[in-house]
Order: sequence, then C-alpha cells, then structure tokens
Amino acid sequence: MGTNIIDLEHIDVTFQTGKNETVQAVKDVTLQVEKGDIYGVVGYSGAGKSTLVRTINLLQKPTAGKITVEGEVLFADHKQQISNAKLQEKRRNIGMIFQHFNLLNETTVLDNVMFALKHSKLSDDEVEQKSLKLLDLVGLKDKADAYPVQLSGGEQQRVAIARALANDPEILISDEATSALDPRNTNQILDLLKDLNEKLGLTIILITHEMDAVKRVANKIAVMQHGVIIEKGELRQVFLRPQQELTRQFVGGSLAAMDTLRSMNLGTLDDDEELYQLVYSGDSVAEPLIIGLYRATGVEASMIYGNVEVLGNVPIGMLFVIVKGTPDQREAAVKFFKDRDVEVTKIDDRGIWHD
Ligand SMILES: Nc1ncnc2c1ncn2[C@@H]1O[C@H](COP(=O)(O)OP(=O)(O)OP(=O)(O)O)[C@@H](O)[C@H]1O
Repeated sequence: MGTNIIDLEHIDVTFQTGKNETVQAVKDVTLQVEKGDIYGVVGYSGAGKSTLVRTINLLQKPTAGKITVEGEVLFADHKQQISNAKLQEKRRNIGMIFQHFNLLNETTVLDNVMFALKHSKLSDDEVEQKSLKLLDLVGLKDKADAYPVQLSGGEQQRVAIARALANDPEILISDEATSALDPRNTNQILDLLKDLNEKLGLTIILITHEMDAVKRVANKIAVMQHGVIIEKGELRQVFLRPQQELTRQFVGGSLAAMDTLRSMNLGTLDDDEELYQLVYSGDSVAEPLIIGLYRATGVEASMIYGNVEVLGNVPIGMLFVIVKGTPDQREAAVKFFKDRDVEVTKIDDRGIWHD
C-alpha cells in the first residue's frame, strides 16, 4: 500500500429515501489514490461521484467499507475509527472546492482566506501574511481588498482555492469546480491546479463530467456509472483503450473510432486481414508509417481512422489500420511498427482490444 494517500475499500453508501425505500448511491467501490496523483473521477450527473468523494473526509459516512487516509484508518467495521477531534484535524488536511464558490460576499477577498485560518495558532499578523501569500500563489495578490462580487467567476474560484489551501492540505478535492466557468477560465483554473500539484505536491481528486478537464491535467481516471466504478487506471491506458461503452462515450475520439469501425462492419474482415490500433507519440506522422511499411516489407495497410489527442501537454497519435497479408507478413508488419516505438494492439471483430 505504501504510497497510497487515500485508500477506499469496498465502499457502499445507501440512503434511506422513504419508509421502505433506499438508494444505493455508491456500490462496492475500491479506489487507491497515490500521493501526487491528479485523479479524475468522471461520470454523468447522479452517478455517485460526489457521494463517493465526500466519504474521504467522512462528510458522508459510508454504509460499509474501509477508508484509510495517509495511513490512518478513518472508518471500518461500519464505524468511525478516530475521535471527532482527530477527524476535525484530518479534515483540515483535505481542502475542498466546489462549483459554487461558497464565498462570503460581505467580506473582502483577503478576509475570505483569513477566515479559513481562524482556528490556527498563528498570530493575526501571521494569518494576514499567510493569506496574502496564498492570494499571490493563485494570482490574485492585487485583489485582496476587492469583494467577491467584483470578481469574475474564474477569480472567485481562485479565492476559493486560496481558502482551501489555507491549512496546507495534502489533498484537494475539486467537485465540479470548473463546471460554472467558461472554457477560458476553466482552462486557467485547471492549469492552476496542475501547477499547485507540481509545486506543492498536492494530491487532487477532480470530480467532473467534462472529459476535457481530465485530459488536460489528470494522470489517472475513474469512470463512474450507477454508483459503480466501471473502469479506472492510468489516463493514457483508459483513454487509448477504453473497455466500457460509457468510457468510450466520454473519451470522444475512441467513440468516433468505434463508430467508424462498426460502420466498416468488422465481422466481414477477410481471413488474411487483421485490425490494429497503433498509438504513437505526436511527432511521428501517420502517413509515413503506412508508406514506410509498404516500402520496407511490401505489406499493405489501409488506414480507416486517425486522430491526434493531447493528453497533458503530450500529443498522441492514434490510428486504426487493417493489415492484409499472410500470417508472416502480418507479423512482419507488427514488428515494423514496434521497431518504431509504435504501440500495436490487435482488435477483434467485436471491437475488443487484445494486447
Ligand atoms: N442525501 C441524500 N439523500 C438521498 N439520496 C441522495 C443523497 N445524496 C445523493 N443522493 C442520491 O445518490 C445518487 C448519487 O448522487 P451524487 O450527487 O453522488 O452523484 P454525482 O455523480 O455527484 O452527480 P452530480 O454531479 O449531479 O452531483 C443520486 O441518485 C442522488 O439522488
């Protein structure tokens, strides 16, 4: 377990919604977050994302399961395992930001941040200095005396981030924090989160229904549907080889690819044809790969879908090709691609990826 900063094991959350009615919002979810991760949790509204993530600091008590944060068991055997005072302390180590910034509108930006330090042992002067530093960190030093209503949505979210960081948390939970922002502000806030992740080593849980947000900053992703995590792992892996239909919907490029493949009626591949997904770093280019293959081996490959995705800052090319030839020729083609650092995955006629 070593480096896991958050360990959720077999978490269930059931709500009593009527006399004999319950809703199981989270079902048997197991999720490990490592220190320094930006873990994207995606899914449609009502999938259970917020409920799940609120169990991390026990704002939501699970019905069953075990929760360990920074090596300390917070919840197990259906009950809280630490004192309320200890839990209070833990919660300070887990900052949260939301879609609605929840700022105090009657007080200044600086006061909003200072408010989060009202229980700290720092002197008034130190509290003010620290708050100014936090505002500087989020790029709002010159707005300390402004009131929230005088700021744009993106700026208000920055104040909320400064406030969330006031107690030097190791973990930040972002629950749809960019959902109310326009695309430009969204990207700026995401970049700020990434920056804080790199500068402070902050571990971030990013709840969102926007795949673009996850693509931009996350290194891992979990996809939730009806209370269940249906797919999770390294972003690149999930992104390039989505196993579940819903995941394919979220990672648009792959959905387009699958639609193309279906429309080509894969069931009718000839006996001497095989379908491959090729994944390559952005600076190689699709066309020379195919032409190069033909020149070097005489084997023909037809390209049926191609796309370049940017994950983090890294462009990644994705290509679906049908290779036609004898088994030896197809093997030679795979070798040709692999020799050029291209990841090659065979796809069967059901659209299933095989390594
Ligand atoms: N306090 C509650 N009492 C009863 N049902 C609840 C409660 N909180 C959440 N639910 C239900 O649990 C399910 C999951 O809700 P949750 O808010 O976790 O989903 P979500 O994926 O975060 O969606 P959203 O982005 O819309 O918040 C929904 O069916 C919701 O109606």
